[in-house]
Amino acid sequence: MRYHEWVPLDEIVRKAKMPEKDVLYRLKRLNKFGFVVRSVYGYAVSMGGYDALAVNAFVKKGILKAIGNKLGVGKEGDVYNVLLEDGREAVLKFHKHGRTCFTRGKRYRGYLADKHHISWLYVSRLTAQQEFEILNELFPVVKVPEPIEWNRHAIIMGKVVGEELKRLDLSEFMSIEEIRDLFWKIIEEVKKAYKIGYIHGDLSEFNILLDESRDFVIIDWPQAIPTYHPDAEFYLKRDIWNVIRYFKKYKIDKEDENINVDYIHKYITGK
Ligand SMILES: Nc1ncnc2c1ncn2[C@@H]1O[C@H](COP(=O)(O)OP(=O)(O)OP(=O)(O)O)[C@@H](O)[C@H]1O
Ligand SMILES: [Mg+2]
Ligand SMILES: [Mg+2]
Repeated sequence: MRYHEWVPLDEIVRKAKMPEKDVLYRLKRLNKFGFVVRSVYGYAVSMGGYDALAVNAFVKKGILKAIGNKLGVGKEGDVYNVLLEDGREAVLKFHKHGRTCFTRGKRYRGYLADKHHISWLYVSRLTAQQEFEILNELFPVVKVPEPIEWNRHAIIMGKVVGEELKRLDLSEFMSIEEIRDLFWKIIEEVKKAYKIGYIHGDLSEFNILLDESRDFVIIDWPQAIPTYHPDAEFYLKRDIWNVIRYFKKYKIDKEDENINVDYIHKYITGK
């Protein structure tokens, strides 16, 4: 299935080793639940079907117990609160890259649609794997969610109880000195990640969660760039600038001339 979009019925019958009428009955039901889609070329797994396969794998492995409410819909994925078999709360993130291409693909048919579908399944799986592996390398040295499990386009990771910086007005509960201290603590984490070999690549007030004790976690790592990338300097400077830009509104740079992109870039890379 991984390399096809539309799988012809006879191929499904052959693989399933079942009479055609039983296969058709099952496909009809899967189609009714929205797990497979049909066209003149055959059948294909839908996004919901792929979600169900990943959830099923987590359950079979004895990891996932229950799925709760949706935490957020990002540009590229859906995130749910979940309960694990061991009693812990966690989050389940489905990677959905190329979601727009897929819907477009459904309108066109044939070859183009095929290409889009393959790229959606493939890219989403690849980015989930990537995020999982990066978290594994960073955790627990850097403040990132604990990676727990990966399957297909989904990962289960530790739940962060906190709010995106974007949604907070820090000045309501922190002094300028405390806010400046938080800024430098974030930079320390960026430096630790750099030392391990990664630049976040999408760092901003949307991807930093602050909890009630004013500790924070940096989330959303699938696009992280290895430090040996030819454009590493560009990405790192952009990340630094995004953090500075958010903190500038609290005027923390007024009494700290080191809060500028070039100084911090040098501080992080030693170059
Ligand atoms: N480990 C976590 N614990 C708690 N909440 C989380 C966690 N991971 C993600 N979230 C919530 O879900 C939202 C989306 O997650 P994330 O940023 O990883 O996904 P994304 O789809 O890549 O988003 P974006 O469109 O910002 O790139 C986050 O902004 C956050 O509110
Ligand atoms: Mg995000
Ligand atoms: Mg993201």
